[in-house]
Amino acid sequence: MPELIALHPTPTPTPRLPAAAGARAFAQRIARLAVRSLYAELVLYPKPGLVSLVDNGSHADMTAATFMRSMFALRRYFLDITQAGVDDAPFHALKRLGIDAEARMLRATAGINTHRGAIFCLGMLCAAIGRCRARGVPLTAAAVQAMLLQCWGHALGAHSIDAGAASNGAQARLAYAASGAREEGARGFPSVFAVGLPALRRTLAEGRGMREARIDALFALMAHISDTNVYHRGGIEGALSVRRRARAFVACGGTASPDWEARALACHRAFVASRLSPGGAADLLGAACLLQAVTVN
Ligand SMILES: CC(C)(COP(=O)(O)OP(=O)(O)OC[C@H]1O[C@@H](n2cnc3c(N)ncnc32)[C@H](O[C@H]2O[C@H](COP(=O)(O)OP(=O)(O)OP(=O)(O)O)[C@@H](O)[C@H]2O)[C@@H]1O)[C@@H](O)C(=O)NCCC(=O)NCCS
Ligand SMILES: Nc1ncnc2[nH]cnc12
Repeated sequence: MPELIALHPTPTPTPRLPAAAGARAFAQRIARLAVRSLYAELVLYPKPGLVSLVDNGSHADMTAATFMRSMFALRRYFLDITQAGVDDAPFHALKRLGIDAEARMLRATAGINTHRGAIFCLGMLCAAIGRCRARGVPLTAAAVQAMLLQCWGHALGAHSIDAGAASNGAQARLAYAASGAREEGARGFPSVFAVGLPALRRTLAEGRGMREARIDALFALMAHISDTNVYHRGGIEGALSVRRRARAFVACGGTASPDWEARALACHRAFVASRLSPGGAADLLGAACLLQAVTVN
């Protein structure tokens, strides 16, 4: 997969596509950008408790290779769900694609959940981006979010109160009143649009690089979201500790601080010692990277 070679790819924004590019070529391009965004998240380091090319963070059962296999298995899904958005598919059709993608991910990883949150979040964003394209709406972040809520907001609301399987997320919601991925979706992924993406753009606007921008976005997300993966592994104490440490990193200026790398590394070591893993924030970072690559503002 040659487009996955660059460590910190900065894909061309879609508005620069030739006007004659058809919907299929558009969907293929969005699918490539979705996989690249997941790759950008994977290779980012240091990410507290998370798997990267450097180490496996707090995880005993997954490595970077597990994530790579998962990404390869999801290429077709991102193409299909973008196309489904172009075709104005109803939510039940998107849900079918999501369920099939989860099954492919689990086959590719021998049963390990690498990207369930990403399948949901980036998948819905791909559909909304496809819908914008079909309606000739310029690809701004605000337009993508508005399209998502306009087309599938009602169904996403119903999905958020659907009990679903006895997942780790469902248990965290019951035990700690944690909100998690379903509520994020029902509200149009506000953490991606109002926290992750603005943090990415702010750091870039301040003249720092893509790596720094992604680190700042990840910490901003960790400081803000209700990550059911963190609740599942660390309970209320773990969730408070993740939020406290992330807020401290942000309050010190994030990557504007000269010693940010040492701070991020100390946080990584502390999370590994407590087995904490902010997997939900990692997925939302992937989503913010996709929007950064696709949207004009
Ligand atoms: C709506 C679904 C995402 C299902 O959600 P639910 O909460 O019911 O179920 P979970 O299986 O827990 O999946 C939620 C995943 O979402 C990520 N996440 C957590 N918090 C948030 C948040 N605040 N915002 C967004 N995303 C969030 C998180 O993904 C990461 O965690 C993974 C590891 O989790 P886990 O399996 O618990 O693994 P371990 O810690 O290793 O636990 P053990 O193995 O030790 O027990 C990590 O890889 C990240 O991906 C949660 O996993 C959605 O799945 C759904 O509805 N599916 C059906 C298909 C569908 O309808 N799709 C809609 C159209 S696309
Ligand atoms: N890099 C990562 N490590 C652990 N869990 C994750 N979920 C999504 N990305 C992840």
